[in-house]
Amino acid sequence: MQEIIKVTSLTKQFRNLTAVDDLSFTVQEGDVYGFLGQNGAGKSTTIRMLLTLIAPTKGSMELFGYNLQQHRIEILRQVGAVIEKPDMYGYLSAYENLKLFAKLSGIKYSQQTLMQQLEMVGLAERAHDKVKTFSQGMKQRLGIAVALVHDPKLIILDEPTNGLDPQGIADIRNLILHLSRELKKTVLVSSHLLSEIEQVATRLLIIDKGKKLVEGTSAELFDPSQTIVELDTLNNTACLQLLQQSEWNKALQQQRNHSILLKTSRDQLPHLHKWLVQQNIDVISLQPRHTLEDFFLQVTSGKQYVEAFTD
Ligand SMILES: Nc1ncnc2c1ncn2[C@@H]1O[C@H](COP(=O)(O)OP(=O)(O)OP(=O)(O)O)[C@@H](O)[C@H]1O
Repeated sequence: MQEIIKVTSLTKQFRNLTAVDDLSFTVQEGDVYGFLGQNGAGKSTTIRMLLTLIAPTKGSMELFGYNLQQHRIEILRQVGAVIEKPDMYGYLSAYENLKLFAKLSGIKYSQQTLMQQLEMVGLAERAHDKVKTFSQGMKQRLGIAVALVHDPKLIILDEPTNGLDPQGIADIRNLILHLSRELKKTVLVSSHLLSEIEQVATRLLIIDKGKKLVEGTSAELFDPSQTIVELDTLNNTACLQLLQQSEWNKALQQQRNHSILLKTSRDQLPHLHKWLVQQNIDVISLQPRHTLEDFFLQVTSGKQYVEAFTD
């Protein structure tokens, strides 16, 4: 299986704000990779770096096995993206918009292929209507058709369900499934709502304040037998190092100095506690934090934000 995206220690600093902070993740071929985080978490900034719209402060990005900065043009030919609200010409029809973008990207196209693209996004019947008469969901789907016009291997969608009604959200979800299952595309899709992408995502990455919180398949992350445990000690840096060198390394989720998150089953907690004592670690607290789903909702709602996770 090819690694389609490999991001290593990616960091973006805007003046004194670190929007993306030492972020590393890998997207495999065929993944529908759900990129989750509340508003302002750093999703768009990461996506903009992946599309070379802004330069990283630090870190590296490889797409299809090639360094993005060194092979920018060849790589971006294989990428289709919809970021923010897709820019369309309202006074042109869906078909005319698609044709214009096909011309601009210099690919060969025919009326039939363009109509097929519109059919795929459910707009064939409205192909000759002006885009200004379209709903937000229809514009979003047309944006996806435009992003697909050069037949890219990787599709990046930044918050494609933002502002859509439930039907619009379901349409985008079905379209993502079609892209993945039928067309075998790799998809990276961002959202601030777990419910909107957990059903389609093969893997999920949750970020907060630019940092990775957790990553895994839905089944792994939302396994009800697993609990997120928050550990605070007198010296978290030293504790983290010991954990990394121990059998607990695989349970480690978040690596920050001010608190440590582990994912484990409840019945392992006494063992963890014993182990910490054996290592002479001064534990301040060791607290189970419900399921990851609760945790994610807390983090993404921003309302009941868990204090210990803030800087
Ligand atoms: N050009 C910029 N200059 C300064 N700060 C920026 C810039 N772009 C983004 N930011 C800041 O970086 C942080 C991350 O923003 P980003 O847009 O990446 O978040 P997001 O997860 O995509 O959220 P949203 O869904 O609201 O767009 C925010 O605090 C934002 O204000």
